[in-house]
Amino acid sequence: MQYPKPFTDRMQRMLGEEEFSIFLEALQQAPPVSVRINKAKAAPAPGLQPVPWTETGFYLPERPLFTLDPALHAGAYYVQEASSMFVEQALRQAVNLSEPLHVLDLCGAPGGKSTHLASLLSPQSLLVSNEVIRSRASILAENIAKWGSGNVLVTSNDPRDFSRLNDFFDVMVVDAPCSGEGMFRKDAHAMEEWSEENVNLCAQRQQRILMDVWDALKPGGVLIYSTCTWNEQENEQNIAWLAEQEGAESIKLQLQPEWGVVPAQLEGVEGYRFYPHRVQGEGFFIAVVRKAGEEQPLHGKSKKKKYKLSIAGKKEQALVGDWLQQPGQYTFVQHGEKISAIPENLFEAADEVYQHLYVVYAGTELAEIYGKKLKPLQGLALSQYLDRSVFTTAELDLEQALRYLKKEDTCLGTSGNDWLLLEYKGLPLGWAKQIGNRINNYYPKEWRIRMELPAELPSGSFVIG
Ligand SMILES: C[S@@+](CC[C@H](N)C(=O)[O-])C[C@H]1O[C@@H](n2cnc3c(N)ncnc32)[C@H](O)[C@@H]1O
Repeated sequence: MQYPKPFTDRMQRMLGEEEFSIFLEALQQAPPVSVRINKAKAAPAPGLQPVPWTETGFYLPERPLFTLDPALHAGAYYVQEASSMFVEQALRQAVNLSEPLHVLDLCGAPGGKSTHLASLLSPQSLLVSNEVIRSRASILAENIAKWGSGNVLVTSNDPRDFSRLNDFFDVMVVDAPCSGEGMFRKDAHAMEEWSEENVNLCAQRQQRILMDVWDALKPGGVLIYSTCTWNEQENEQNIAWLAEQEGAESIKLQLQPEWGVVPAQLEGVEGYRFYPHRVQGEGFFIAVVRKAGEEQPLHGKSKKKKYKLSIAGKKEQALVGDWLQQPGQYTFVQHGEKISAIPENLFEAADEVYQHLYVVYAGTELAEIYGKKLKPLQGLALSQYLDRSVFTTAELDLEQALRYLKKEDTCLGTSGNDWLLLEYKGLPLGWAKQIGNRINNYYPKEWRIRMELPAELPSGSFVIG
């Protein structure tokens, strides 16, 4: 593999002659495959090797055809590169996760960090998961819905729009768009795109992004910055610049020597690098800073009278009222024909977000009103808090599950006139409507599996137990 010379020259300088050759060798190896389990839905298959810095990450011995595992579509796990799971250490070490927090994941799509954050935060916390590119925000919303946490708002805004939410967030994750050197072995395109000029442009864009969102972080709040590149400009130089501009204080993380994570210091700022010859993962950089000033308690109830969110009508509320476990903990809101559940204690904060940002997905989407009836929505099927006892369920075998996920109409040998919650290994996949002995498939069209099924299907899930 021919790497750009300025890149190899710099890596040689950063690593030294001997380590550089081991690094180059590691770049030729196949990347490890790892997943993060959604413990609210499933347990890992026995015997999987854990990713050492997270409680829910595991390596797989080989890369399966993930598309053919219905458990993935059910949100039972997320396929994620292992180094980036280190965000868990940053959060656990720098933030009190048992408190109710307002958290922003600014560069959220496709949702690796956001689904991870959703698993780590308490249900009393609000996660705003943002993605500026609209088409990517839809993919983010899909992955958030599949994860099923219910305390997430997906927004699609430019970083500068967040200045409207002054001092709102306790924690921000900025997983910035970068030159992607750490992805060279996974993605040949990253290398083709690479140039010194692009590194400079990325570094400037990252500074702009950091400045744009900084005012939305509360005094005393924590910002976690990460990239998947190794150069200093996009990493510690940017964080040193932020510390100098804003008086942010660098937070040092405790590392286990066996992790193989390499600390990086610059002008009193601490960062952490991940190299493929030292960790089982791709290239990554992470740093954590705290904004100067006293931590403020969460905003109490505001005196605001005019809400942007509309409460669903009594009739509609009565219909959806028993679909989630502990329905008393939610406020049911209506947006057009759609009814969603927002955790009651997050209503004020969610409304604040609605006042200022473009919200793509909120809480748990429960139902759509059509005429005098309600159609259950995909968000409900995939919710971690769905009360399954309220619905008629049908267990599918692997082929039936995959055909359902391809959005084919099927016949299950059942009859009736009811909504059916279709499951695979007890994991809800989505809705179908039974009309006599016919089944209409209500799986979202945009989410469907597009590949042709092979003649021989794999034997079950290789990831979950
Ligand atoms: C490294 S990726 C994020 C990966 C994501 N955090 C995850 O873990 O799945 C960076 C994201 O930033 C978005 N992005 C691109 N330009 C941006 C900008 N100017 N401001 C904010 N985000 C941007 C990209 O669309 C991309 O989704």
